[in-house]
Formats: sequence, C-alpha cells, structure tokens
Amino acid sequence: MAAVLRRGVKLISSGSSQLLSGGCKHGRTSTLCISSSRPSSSKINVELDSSTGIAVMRFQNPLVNSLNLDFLTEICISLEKLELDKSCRGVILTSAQPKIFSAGLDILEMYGKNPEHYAAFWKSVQEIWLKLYGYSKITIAAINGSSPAGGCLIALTADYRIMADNPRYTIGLNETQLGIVAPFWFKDTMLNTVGHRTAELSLQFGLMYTPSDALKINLVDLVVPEEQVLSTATETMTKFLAIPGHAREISKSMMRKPVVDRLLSCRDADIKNFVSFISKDSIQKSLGQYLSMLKQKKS
Ligand SMILES: CCCCC/C=C\C/C=C\CCC/C=C/C(=O)SCCNC(=O)CCNC(=O)[C@H](O)C(C)(C)COP(=O)(O)OP(=O)(O)OC[C@H]1O[C@@H](n2cnc3c(N)ncnc32)[C@H](O)[C@@H]1OP(=O)(O)O
Repeated sequence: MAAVLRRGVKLISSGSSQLLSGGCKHGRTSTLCISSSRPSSSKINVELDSSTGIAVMRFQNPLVNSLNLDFLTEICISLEKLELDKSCRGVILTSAQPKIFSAGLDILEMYGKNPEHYAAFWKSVQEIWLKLYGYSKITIAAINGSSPAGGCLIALTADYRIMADNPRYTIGLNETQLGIVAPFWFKDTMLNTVGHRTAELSLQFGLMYTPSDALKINLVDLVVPEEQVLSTATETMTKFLAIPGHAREISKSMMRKPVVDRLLSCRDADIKNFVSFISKDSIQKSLGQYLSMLKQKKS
C-alpha cells in the first residue's frame, strides 16, 4: 500500500487517491498531502502537517459538497488512511467550497433510482457515520458554511464544532422539511449532543439554526469570525492533543460505543428500512417537490 518515492516521501494510494509525505505542494517539508492522482476529479483535499500531527481535510465536491456515493467513498478511504497513519493525530474537517460546509446527502441519490442503488447508497452513508462517530483520532469540524441534514450529521460526529459567525449560514437536521425522517442513528447523534428535549423539537420541526442559535443549544461549541475558523480549530486541536491519547480515546469510545454498536447490530435491517421508506411513492413525491423548490429558488 505504501511506497517510498524518495527520501522522506512516501506514497500510499487506494482508488483514485494518493498520500504523499515529505515536501509537497506547499514547499513545507513537514506537510503531507492526499490528493487525487487526477487532481481535477478529486473531491477532497487532505494536508497532514507531520510536525503537529494535524490533518486538514477539505471537502471540494462542487457545487455544494452534497454527499453522493463517490464523495462518501472518497472521504471514507481518506479517513481510513489517516487512521492508519501513525504520524496523524487528529483531523480537521472543513470545506473548500464557498458558503457551504456540506448540503447533506445528495438528494439525487435518493430520487428516481432503483432499490439496489438506494441500498448501496445507504450502506455508504452508514459507513461514513460509523467511521467518523467511532473514529479513534480527534476530529474537529471547522464549519465554514451552511450544513443541513447529512452535512450537520458529519459535523455532529466531530469531537468539537467551530462555526463561522455568519447569520446566513445555518445548521441542523432539517429532514422533516423534505418530508423524510432522520433515522435513529442521526437522531441519537443529535440527542447525545443537544439533549432530549432540544433534539425532539429540532427533529420534528426540522429546525435550521444560525450560528448564534446553534451555540445556545450546544449544537456547536464555538462561534468565531469566519477568517478565524481554521486557526481556532488548529488551536483547539492542540488542546486535545495535550491530553494523554489513550485516556482521551477510551473516554470517547465509552461515550459513543453504545450508539455505534446499535447500528452495527442492525445494519442490514436499517438498509432494508431505508430502501422501503425512500421507495414509497409519497416520499418520492416529496423529494421531487423539494428538488423543484431548490431549482425554482434560483429563478
Ligand atoms: C419507520 C420510519 C423510518 C424512517 C427512517 C428510515 C429511513 C431514513 C430515510 C431517509 C433519511 C434520509 C436522510 C437525509 C439526509 C439529507 O441530508 S437530505 C438533504 C438535505 N439537504 C438540504 O435540504 C439542502 C438543500 N440545499 C440547500 O438548502 C441549498 O442548496 C444550500 C445547500 C443552502 C446552498 O444554497 P445556494 O448556495 O443558494 O445553492 P443552490 O441552492 O443554488 O444549490 C446549487 C445546486 O446544488 C443543488 N443542491 C443543493 N443541495 C443539494 C442536495 N442536498 N442534493 C442534491 N443537490 C443539491 C441545487 O439544486 C442546485 O442545483 P442546480 O445548480 O440548480 O442544478
């Protein structure tokens, strides 16, 4: 899997991605980069600073970082590589797209397709959640844009959330607004973060929160000026890194394992449930209407 290219440079490749260590793009010898072997098609960019052990994973899936099957797979592969890389100690998740952290699950993956497609897609959604919620290393979400539904879920899996102070950005699990339902593991992730009553109202209404409102309900941990989101995430990561690693990791696992195990114990049933739900005519109709609304918003 890994090959030494020249002194201090190793290449790890899997699928379309490569991991280069040593001096790369930025001329900093301590920087590792993961990028696609076909850079134009890469949906994420990862830089790992080997002097600090901090990796920054930037989502760059135009236009709005919607989570389709390919994108989810690419994120998962990169997370796996970083988890195996001993020089990586923590990952900052952020967006390279303007104004959007992630638009959530790609609605087109759930609309007008066949059951096999829905099953494959849902499996990849489960996969990314299992990987991130159970991630052994530290994760921080640097939320530099809007983050509805699946985008919010990605942020919720992080150990810490820092959001840009821009009232035009919103975050939340808005599934009911689309006529769909956040599954139990989305719900559990939210509940473990904001508490029962807030989660209950939030899920039923499909509420989207401005950064200051998200801070009030602990959906995010910190709100900072937009240009400071990444630097604050790096500072925060340094604080996490000061804690003895094994103790922090066990504590994280202790808090999250029961929820992870719950999905692990019924993955196939959860996929069946999703396929049956999403294939219903009434649900397809709701999604179709929501997609039309998104298009009309432009005109
Ligand atoms: C017993 C019962 C059990 C029930 C449970 C069982 C199973 C569970 C079932 C279902 C669970 C599904 C969980 C779903 C999770 C999701 O994540 S659904 C997706 C939710 N996302 C949204 O609602 C976001 C919608 N988008 C927006 O609000 C905005 O687009 C924006 C992200 C804020 C960006 O706004 P703006 O910058 O103005 O850009 P545009 O609106 O113009 O968008 C640009 C183009 O992108 C398209 N697009 C946007 N979001 C998505 C998306 N999520 N998927 C696909 N495409 C998207 C948009 O249509 C534009 O396209 P065009 O350029 O017009 O082609």
